[in-house]
Amino acid sequence: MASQQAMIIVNPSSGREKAQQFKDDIREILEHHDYEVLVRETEKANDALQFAEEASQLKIDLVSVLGGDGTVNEVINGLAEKEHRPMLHIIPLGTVNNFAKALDIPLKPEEAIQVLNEMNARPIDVGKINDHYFMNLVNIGAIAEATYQVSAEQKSKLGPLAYFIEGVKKFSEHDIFTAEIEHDQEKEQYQVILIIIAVTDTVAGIQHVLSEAEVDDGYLHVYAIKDLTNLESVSMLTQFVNGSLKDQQQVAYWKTKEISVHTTPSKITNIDGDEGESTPINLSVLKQHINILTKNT
Ligand SMILES: Nc1ncnc2c1ncn2[C@@H]1O[C@H](COP(=O)(O)OP(=O)(O)OP(=O)(O)O)[C@@H](O)[C@H]1O
Repeated sequence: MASQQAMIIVNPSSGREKAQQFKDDIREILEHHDYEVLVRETEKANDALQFAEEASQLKIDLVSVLGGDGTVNEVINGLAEKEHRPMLHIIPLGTVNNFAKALDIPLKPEEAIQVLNEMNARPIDVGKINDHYFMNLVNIGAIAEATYQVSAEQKSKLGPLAYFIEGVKKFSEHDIFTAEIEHDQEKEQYQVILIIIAVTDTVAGIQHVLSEAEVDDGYLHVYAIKDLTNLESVSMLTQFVNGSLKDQQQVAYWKTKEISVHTTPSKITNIDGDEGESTPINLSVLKQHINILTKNT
């Protein structure tokens, strides 16, 4: 009898026909390592969340997730509040794959599958926003709104660049809002165009943008970006890519364990790349809460 149990959660729409082949390859490796393997295929939103809950209930040891950031986010939400949280193995099949980039998980699925042979687990922080969880970042304002304007066609043609282009357009609209930010017994008010609250250092698929954010440091990294002239926007985007966003004059930065954000007008947040709830929001972080398999370095 197999000594350990694994579940493969596959989103067939992320990897199209290849997802099936990758699923079979993973199954073979897991069985070779003496795992009993269950397979679950998603059909719609929230299926991955429910399969993750089932995996926790069945005390599964390892969950292999084949999908994009949306599928991984659902799995994290299914596990975050559970006492038994299986180890996660991620096969990035989305277009942006922010999370895989942040953790140096190989982007080629064939290589990501091989991570299973190394069994190198890393505990990572999980962010909490109101009653939901995130593994990358929450943003409010310019970038969030840009992501809703990127069509599926733009995304498949341009990948992460599609968000970048829409983001630049949005920045130049100067859509300022008032944000009341409360953290560590301080309350401040700012006029901003964008707020980013991050657990990892990767934004829109670009690694090391938030260079101070370590995925296991137990902190939320918060950036409030004030209004920018068009010229400042260009310079800001350069700093963004260079990883020195927090040092910019127009940026207020905090490293904190809890924060609340109230905006006027109320804004819809973007959570791990998808439309989330509206402000006001309360955020906190669960330190080193989930184990993820990564490459041996
Ligand atoms: N069988 C399916 N057919 C179509 N859509 C599905 C299916 N199963 C799940 N989904 C949808 O796919 C979404 C997640 O897609 P995915 O994991 O590719 O994330 P993503 O955020 O779109 O990734 P990326 O932005 O990196 O491409 C789920 O939220 C769900 O709504």
